[in-house]
Amino acid sequence: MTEPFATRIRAVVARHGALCLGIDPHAALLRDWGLTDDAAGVREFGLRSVEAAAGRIGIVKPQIAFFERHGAAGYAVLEEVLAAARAAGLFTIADVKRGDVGSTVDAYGEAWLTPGSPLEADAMTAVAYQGFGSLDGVLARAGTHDKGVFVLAATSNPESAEVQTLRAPDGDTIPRRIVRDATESGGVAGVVVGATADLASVGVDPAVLATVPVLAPGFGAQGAALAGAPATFGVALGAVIPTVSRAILAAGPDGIASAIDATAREVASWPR
Ligand SMILES: O=c1ccn([C@@H]2O[C@H](COP(=O)(O)O)[C@@H](O)[C@H]2O)c(=O)[nH]1
Repeated sequence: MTEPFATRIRAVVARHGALCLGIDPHAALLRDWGLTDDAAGVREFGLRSVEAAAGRIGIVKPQIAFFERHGAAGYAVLEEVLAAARAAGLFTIADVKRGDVGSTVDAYGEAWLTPGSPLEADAMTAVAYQGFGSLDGVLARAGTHDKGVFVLAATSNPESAEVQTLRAPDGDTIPRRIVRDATESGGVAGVVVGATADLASVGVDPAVLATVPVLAPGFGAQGAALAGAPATFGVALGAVIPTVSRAILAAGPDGIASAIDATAREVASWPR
């Protein structure tokens, strides 16, 4: 690797488009794909998803929970899926949402962001509930290896407003502070901002958001429309990496390639 994370991901987006395929082997999807709800089914699902993504888009995001459901066998499959994605030239984001005291988060970083680790990915998701500083070690590791960390800022779930719209005495919100801290990470941190979020009510300034990579879930199954992204993100749209799982995966093994193409076309039509 030769370039810092923010530069790398911008280059991937420039070359392959911004769409990220979420690889989420839900039990219901496995059934719809005619696969068994076990590690073998998840393996087939994951590898077919990688195969469909390769050459069509540049980024995939395996959701670790759906591999973890199957214990050690699920993790072995995840290693295989990550390796296959890397071999296919795809940029991989491990959606693990890790957070803890700094010394423990460092170990998460070792697992997900160290070159040669069995679970190596290009970026991981992390949670700053224990303070942005608790992520210092993982951010340093990411920087050393030109990898990245997407920190949850304004999440896509409806319950998020309970916490994410609270205001500190100075008027700041947690999402606003996390976005600011990410901008000060030297190009190593991106943020997660749901496409269902209202940037004004979570206190996020689109002009500041525009300066970091923004992973945006919430399209399709969670209700946000791709066509609504320009209004939601405003001047930050150029930094947005929309990640779509169920709305594409529901097309099944025979329809996934055309569903990726159709979704990627819609994203490419955004005025970025
Ligand atoms: O705020 C967040 C953070 C992460 N996610 C993850 O993204 C995908 C979304 O899946 P869809 O099927 O496209 O709804 C899933 O893996 C979530 O865990 C999120 O949705 N919201």
